[in-house]
Amino acid sequence: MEYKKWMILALIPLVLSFLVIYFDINPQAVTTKCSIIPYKHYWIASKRIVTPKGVISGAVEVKGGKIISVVEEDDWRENAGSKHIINYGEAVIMPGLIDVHAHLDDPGRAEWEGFPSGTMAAAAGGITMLIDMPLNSFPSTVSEETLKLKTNAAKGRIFVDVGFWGGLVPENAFNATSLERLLKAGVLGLKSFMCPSGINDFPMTNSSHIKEGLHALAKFKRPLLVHAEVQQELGGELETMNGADNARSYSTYLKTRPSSWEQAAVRELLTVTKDTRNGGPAEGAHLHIVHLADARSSLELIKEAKVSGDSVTVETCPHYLAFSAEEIPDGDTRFKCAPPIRDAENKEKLWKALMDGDIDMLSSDHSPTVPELKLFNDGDFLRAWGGISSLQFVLPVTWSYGLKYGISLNQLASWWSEKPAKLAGQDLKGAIAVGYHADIVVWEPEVEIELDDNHPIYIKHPKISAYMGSKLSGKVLATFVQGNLVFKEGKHAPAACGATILAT
Ligand SMILES: NC(=O)NC(NC(N)=O)C(=O)[O-]
Ligand SMILES: [Zn+2]
Ligand SMILES: [Zn+2]
Repeated sequence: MEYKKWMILALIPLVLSFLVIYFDINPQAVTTKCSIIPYKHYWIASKRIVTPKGVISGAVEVKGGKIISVVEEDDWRENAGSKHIINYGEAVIMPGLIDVHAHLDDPGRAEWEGFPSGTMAAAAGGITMLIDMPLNSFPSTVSEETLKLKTNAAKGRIFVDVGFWGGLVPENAFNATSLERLLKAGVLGLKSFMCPSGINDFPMTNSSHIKEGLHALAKFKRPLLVHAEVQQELGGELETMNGADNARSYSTYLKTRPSSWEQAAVRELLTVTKDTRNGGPAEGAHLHIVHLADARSSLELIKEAKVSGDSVTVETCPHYLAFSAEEIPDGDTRFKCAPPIRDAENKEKLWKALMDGDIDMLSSDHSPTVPELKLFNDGDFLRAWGGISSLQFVLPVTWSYGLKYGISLNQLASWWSEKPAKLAGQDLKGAIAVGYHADIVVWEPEVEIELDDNHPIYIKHPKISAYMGSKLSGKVLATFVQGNLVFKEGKHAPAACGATILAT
């Protein structure tokens, strides 16, 4: 007995020293649930690393969640001692995508998507940060209190970093104190609609509300995002619209939201964006037009405003670049969104504008719902919920449809990471560069994926996505968020350790 006691006592220092050595070598071991790999300090290597200076062959050194060096092949070989190295060979290492426009519908309508499934889909698609829209969740994010409900709902349930836009609505637009409280609480900017949003507690704004919003934002140097469609009288377009069958035809829906709606909205917006010019009364504020579909007059107006010095940017979405109105099958409401997908020639013009830099960036506008609200049985384009589900697929979609136009990896990184980071005020995100967050996607552009029932899909309702059934180029191998490997070949990290990103 006595002997056993001594044995145990003698073992204590041994066990202690083992623990010390273990945690010293591997200080992150206590939190490995956040990451599929247990290292805090490691290298990832490949022959194609997309940096702001071009694509290089070499390695990225990650420590404590940040990128601490980026080295080219020759220097790298000498450096590669006994460190933890993940060599991805020919696969592309690129900054993680930042989706500035996603509706995750949590809290309140989590049955439509929710933070866990939405951010798992994001991670699987190479998105390392997304910014959640203030509407479709309930209540809408229009005050300090409702933002708190969002951050609480996100806690411990997000696999990538998530920021929040606040809503600019008539109720808070003329209430400077309320807007300031919302901005001080950390929303990265505001969002408003110039037409009915389809959500009761998110009413539309007019240009006087928008002017007030811009003035409130100027002090904080944050942007206002606007859904730019203003309802116009429909004339001759609707003459053909009688008989129940017509609602199943996409062209009917297209006629109900012509490009003149976008044009009218942009024209009105540009009367207030003058204030954002250098020396103007809202200098510091910025206006961002979301999901532009009209590549004709609306785009021309935006280009003119930029030339005049207005602080304005514009995004479009993969569905406007992938699909055209002519090819949307009757009754297939998976394709319904607002503004609508326009004609094939317009799509060509959108690509040209993107390639020329007139469209600044891309976003998903992932706006899902429950399948019942897509009314698949009736196929009624006029009554079905409008919104495209795409969150997990935007990288391969952009790449696959862009190949024909000769897009480059650096352009992808600019449209999906660098420009979105700038819009959202994220100085440490959006590039593979020293000092930046280690937010990284590793993917194989040449590998085909087939979005069939065997493909692991994480959005809550895959069947409402217009991309299901398609074959795309580009397979995501791994996604790192602030140094944590959160997704690797069909598997997520055990714990959801994404950060809520609040403006300070
Ligand atoms: N309430 C919505 O989510 N609307 C969205 N709907 C679309 N795009 O069809 C949007 O962003 O406008
Ligand atoms: Zn919108
Ligand atoms: Zn949207």
